[in-house]
Amino acid sequence: MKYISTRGQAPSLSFEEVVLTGLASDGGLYVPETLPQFSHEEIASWAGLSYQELAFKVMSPFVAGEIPDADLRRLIDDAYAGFRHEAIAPLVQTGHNEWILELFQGPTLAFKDFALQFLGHLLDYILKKRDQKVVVMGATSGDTGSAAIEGCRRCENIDIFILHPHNRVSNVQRRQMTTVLEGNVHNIALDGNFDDCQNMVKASFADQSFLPQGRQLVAVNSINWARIMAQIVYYFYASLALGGPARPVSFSVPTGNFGDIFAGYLASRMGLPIDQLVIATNSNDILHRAISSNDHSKHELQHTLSPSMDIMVSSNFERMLFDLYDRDGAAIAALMEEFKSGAMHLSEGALTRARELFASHKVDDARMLEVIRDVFEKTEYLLDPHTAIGVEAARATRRNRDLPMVCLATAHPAKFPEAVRQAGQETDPQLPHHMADLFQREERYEVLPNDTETVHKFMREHLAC
Ligand SMILES: Cc1ncc(COP(=O)(O)O)c(C=O)c1O
Ligand SMILES: N[C@@H](CCOP(=O)(O)O)C(=O)O
Repeated sequence: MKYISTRGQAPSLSFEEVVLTGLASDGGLYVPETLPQFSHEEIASWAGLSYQELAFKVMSPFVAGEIPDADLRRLIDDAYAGFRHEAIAPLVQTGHNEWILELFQGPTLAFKDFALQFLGHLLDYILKKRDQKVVVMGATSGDTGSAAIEGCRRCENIDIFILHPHNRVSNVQRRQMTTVLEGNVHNIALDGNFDDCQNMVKASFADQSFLPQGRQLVAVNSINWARIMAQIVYYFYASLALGGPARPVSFSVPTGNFGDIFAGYLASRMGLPIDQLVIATNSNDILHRAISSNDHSKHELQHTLSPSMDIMVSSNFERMLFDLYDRDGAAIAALMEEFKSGAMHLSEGALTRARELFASHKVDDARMLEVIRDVFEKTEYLLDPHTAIGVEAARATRRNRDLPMVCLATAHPAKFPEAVRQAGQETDPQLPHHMADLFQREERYEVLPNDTETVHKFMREHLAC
C-alpha cells in the first residue's frame, strides 16, 4: 500500500512513513493510492465481532503488513482498553430508526480518542523500533488537544506541543489539556482563533528548519492519515449493529475539519452500504454553503456554543476534492491556490458528485439549544451541543424513515456545561470519576501571540525529550 499526495508532486510514502508525517512536501494531504474493497458477504461475516476485532479487519489492509499482525492487534487492544463502555461505541435509540452513536466513552470524552489513543500507541511502537525522537505539533479547537496529549503523554520519544485558541475553548476542555504536567507536554494558548492555530501548524510543517537537527514534526490532527483510518471503523461497527450490510444505514456527522465525515465517505467507498451522509455544521457553515450553493468562501469565524466546530478552513475537504476531481493533483493544487484569495468554486461536475454523496445542513446556537431541550424532554437523553447539531441536521435532511439514521455523538455533554445550562438544565452534567477533581488540579500553559517566530522559539526552548 502506497500513500500519495492530493497535489500530485510529493513522493509517495509507505504506511509507517505516512504516520510519521503531516503535510506532504507539495502542501497536499496523503491518501491511500487505492482503497481496500470488502464484499457484502465479507462485511456480513464480521457481525458479532468485538470493536477491537473489527478494527483489525478494517485497518490491516491499510497497514499492508508493515506491522506484524500480532503487534497490530496488541496496539488496537491497548488503544481501546481505557474506554468506559464494553461496546466501545455504544448505540442509543432516541426515536423511530433514530440512533446516537456514543463516541465519547474514551478517556477525554470525545470521538478523537478513537484515533488518538491508537495513534499514541502506534507512534510509540514505531519510534521505539526506529530509536527516533520526534516533535508532535497540533492545533485544537478543544478536543483534539486533550485526546492527543492523553495519547502521547507517556511516549518517551515524543515532545508534544498543542496550540489552542486563547479563551475560545470550554474551561473543561482547557483544563483537560493544561493539567497534564508531564515534562514532554506543552500547551500554548494562542492569541487567535482555531484557523490561526491550524495555519501556524501547517506553516511549521512546510518549513521545519526551526527544529534542532535530526528532529521532525509529526501531526496529530486529521491531516495525519492514521487519524482518518481509525475513524472508518465505527461506521462499519454501527452499520453491523443495525442490520448492515443487508440494509443501508445513514449517518449525520457534526462537521468541522471534515475528517470524521470523510472517514464515513471512505467506508462507503470500501463497500459499506450507506444511504445518506449528512454534513452538519454550526454557524461556521462554509461546508454547507459549498454543497448547497457552491459558495466556498471564507467568512469571519464566529464564536459559537459548539466551539470544537468553530472552523472555517476544513483541512480534509482537500482529500474529498481530490476524489471529486478524479484524483487530478494539478487541479487540486490550482483550486487550493485559488482558495488563498478567500474563495474557491467547484466545477459543475464536482458539485453534482458532491451533492450525490452528501446532504448538508446548518444549525445556529438558538436552534441547537432547542434541540437539546426537546430531546431531553422527550427521552431524558442529554446531548452535547455538537451532537445536537448532528441530530437536527439528520431530522432536516432525512429522506427515508425506514432506514436507520445514526447521529455521531462526538462529545460528552459534561465538556460543555455552559451550553447545557443555556438549554435549561439546572444542574451541570457530571464529569466521570477519573475527572472529578479536574477543577482542583494545577494548570500549566503559555499564552503566546499569533506569531510563528515566537512560537518556534518557545518550542525550541522547551524540548524535553
Ligand atoms: C465535539 C466535536 N464534534 C465535531 C467535530 C468535527 O469533526 P471533524 O473536524 O472531523 O469534522 C469536532 C472537531 O473536529 C469535535 O471536537
Ligand atoms: N475540532 C477539532 C479541530 C481539529 O480537528 P482535527 O480533527 O483535524 O484534529 C478539535 O477539537 O481540536
